[in-house]
Amino acid sequence: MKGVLLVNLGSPKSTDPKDVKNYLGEFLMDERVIDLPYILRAILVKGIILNTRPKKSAEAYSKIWWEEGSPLIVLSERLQEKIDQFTSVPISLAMRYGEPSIANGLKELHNKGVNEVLLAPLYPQYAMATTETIIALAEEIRREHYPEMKFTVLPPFYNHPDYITVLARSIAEKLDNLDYEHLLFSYHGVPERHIRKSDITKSHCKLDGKCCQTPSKAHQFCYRHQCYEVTRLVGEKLNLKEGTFSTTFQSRLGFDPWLQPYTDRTIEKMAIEGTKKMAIVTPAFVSDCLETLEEIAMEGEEIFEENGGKEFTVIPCLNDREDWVKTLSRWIDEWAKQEVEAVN
Ligand SMILES: C=CC1=C(C)c2cc3[nH]c(cc4nc(cc5[nH]c(cc1n2)c(C)c5CCC(=O)O)C(CCC(=O)O)=C4C)c(C)c3C=C
Ligand SMILES: [Fe+2]
Ligand SMILES: [Fe+2]
Repeated sequence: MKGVLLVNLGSPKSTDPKDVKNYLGEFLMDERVIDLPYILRAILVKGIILNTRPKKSAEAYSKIWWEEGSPLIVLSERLQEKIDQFTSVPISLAMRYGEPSIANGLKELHNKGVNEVLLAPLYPQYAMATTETIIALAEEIRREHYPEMKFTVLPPFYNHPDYITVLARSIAEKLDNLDYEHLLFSYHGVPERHIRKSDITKSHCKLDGKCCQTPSKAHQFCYRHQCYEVTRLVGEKLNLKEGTFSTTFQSRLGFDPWLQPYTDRTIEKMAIEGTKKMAIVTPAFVSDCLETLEEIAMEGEEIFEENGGKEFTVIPCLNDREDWVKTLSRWIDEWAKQEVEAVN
């Protein structure tokens, strides 16, 4: 029997700094997130980051937390419940870090008699720190506990016409009656090193502004290329005029170079240079979360207004909007009707 495991990133249990510390500990000790040798990672994470960051992060989480819990988890649960109404196969939800865990999600499906799982990372673009780490952990659990289980992985859907249609529609709904000057596509950043590590050709990604526009096998795993493609495809779909939209990367951590241009510096620069009305969309996330509700909608707006900007419009993530629920449900049903194509 077939079943689906939707997987998102995860959140702390609560906004208590202790819970935030536990969550950040699990997240940042992942070798695909902070990709240093174990000893160096432990010194950096346990010796430095976990002594300072949890308090600051807990304050940020407190600003966006809902009565029902973490927005990312609540929105993912709503998505799961709605998809469940449209599809015929069992649907479980898991988080890569924290609860509900991938181990529990697979157990839940196994207990329902599922032996063919569509593993669906809820990320439009491939990244070592997102898609890859979900597959690695799920595979580890499968090998240990359910060796008879078959996995199929939902590929990154950054350029799927159905996804682009829904994303473009969600943007148009906000912008159609809005007099804005610039639309910023802000994606979660990753260290530049992650892009080079994921380059299967070992020579394509030069991060020089041209490689991501030059066709290459490397793009199957290139987060940067896939982000720029989302911007390009949505721009085409909405007929956006050149110069009225651009791509940036947010949420950097530490001192290594991350993907540029940085969102915060771009917002500041554009406001200083005279942009008064800016809209911003965050297509690395399908669910609103700390990075959209606090970093963009609160901090981003503050930077914009402090530097002369007047109107800052944040476009919500796809969350549980109906056309997105129906799109995911259709992809699931199409897979459920196919003969199994196992990845293991
Ligand atoms: C080295 C650190 C990090 C990498 C690499 C990274 C990649 C990455 N993350 C997301 C999505 C999300 N990240 C979120 C929060 C978050 N991310 C990092 C660090 C890295 N992320 C930290 C330390 C945090 C925690 C908050 C903080 O202290 O700032 C979230 C929000 C979670 C929530 O509970 O709301 C999401 C979602 C992607 C897509 C990505 C690579 C492409
Ligand atoms: Fe992150
Ligand atoms: Fe590239």
